[in-house]
Amino acid sequence: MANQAPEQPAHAPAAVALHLDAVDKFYGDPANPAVHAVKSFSMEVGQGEIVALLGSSGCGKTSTLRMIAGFETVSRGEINLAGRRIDSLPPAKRNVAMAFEGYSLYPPLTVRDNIAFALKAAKLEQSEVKRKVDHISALLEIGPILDKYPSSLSGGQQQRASLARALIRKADLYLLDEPMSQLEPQLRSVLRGRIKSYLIEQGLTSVFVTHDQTEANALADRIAVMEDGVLQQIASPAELKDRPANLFVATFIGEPPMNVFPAKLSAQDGQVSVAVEGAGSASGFSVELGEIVRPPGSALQDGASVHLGVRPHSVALGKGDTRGLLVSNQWLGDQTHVVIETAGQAMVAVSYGRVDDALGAEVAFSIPPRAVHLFAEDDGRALLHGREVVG
Ligand SMILES: Nc1ncnc2c1ncn2[C@@H]1O[C@H](COP(=O)(O)OP(=O)(O)OP(=O)(O)O)[C@@H](O)[C@H]1O
Repeated sequence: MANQAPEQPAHAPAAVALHLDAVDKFYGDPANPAVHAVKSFSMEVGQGEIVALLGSSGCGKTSTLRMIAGFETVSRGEINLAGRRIDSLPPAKRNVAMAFEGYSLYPPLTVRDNIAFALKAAKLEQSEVKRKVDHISALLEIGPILDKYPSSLSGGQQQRASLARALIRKADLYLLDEPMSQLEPQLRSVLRGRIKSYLIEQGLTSVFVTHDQTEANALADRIAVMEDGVLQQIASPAELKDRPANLFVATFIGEPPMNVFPAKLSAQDGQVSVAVEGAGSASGFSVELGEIVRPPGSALQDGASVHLGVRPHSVALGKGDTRGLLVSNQWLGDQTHVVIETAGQAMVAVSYGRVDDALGAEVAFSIPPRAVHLFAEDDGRALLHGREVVG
């Protein structure tokens, strides 16, 4: 699996607002650090862009956000915001608005006064403060709790009040750490849409941390996928799905996850095919990719060992002459997830109708060539997406 950030797709934001340049975070004794939490992380965020940091627990998302905020020192590298180097400035001097867990509301102030605090400090007219507070509290559905004190609020209400306090003020950057983690799913999905519209209308540059792919897809223009402290890929949700940079991103993004098989490439007379070997009594299968123009030096050589990836939604059920054994069949109310045993491995397929076959039945399936992803056997880097050769 690739353990270093692949080259990022050429994305040239109109104006760069935030720039992280080869940022590292070590925890523990600087001479002999126990944890290397963030590894040479580089990223540019455009003015008005919304970026999600997504990854599994412990991958370094929060450390990255906290270094941008100034709550953690930067061990190595540089952070620039709005044309200023900020990595050695105290948090209050960075002009960054934050909604962080643990960055709590001021207990002696009502929710209204908490939200209005920065506006009053900036000496805005009282009528303007009221108009803005009313607007943001309607958006986040906290109108009824404006006169309460933080100690009497539920976790979800506190979270929305913190979010309101961050979003209402003027800042060069908005940093949101799991901003909706405490909310009920229905409210979360309503607020997601409203927050996105607000960020776009106001042209606010923001970076938020989430575990939740749906949240990242719904809110972000681009998603930065992290694993083990390393930025694996930063790209739009569609790009991550269609052109994952490596096997980690391919299997991390998408639900259910991409199916992956060990396979061998065959390239004869310009015609390329990929074969998955059978195992035991289970026969294998192959996919004809047709003519693929391979640049000189491409890893897509005759006989090369690769990983073949196919998304469950792309497996064509009931079609073709490849067969497998149906071992699970679940109707989820709007789609069916089936598991087919083929080439000695379980493969998940999704169908938008019901699948009538009983468990144990032999079912036909095919993998359309345009749905094939190939990854290098050694480091998992992407080699081919559909007919598109990578690199
Ligand atoms: N103050 C600290 N001291 C020592 N190690 C730390 C500290 N904070 C974080 N770490 C370690 O750094 C790594 C990255 O942690 P971080 O909190 O940034 O990850 P994360 O992706 O945000 O995880 P989560 O989603 O669980 O919050 C982990 O191994 C964590 O244990």
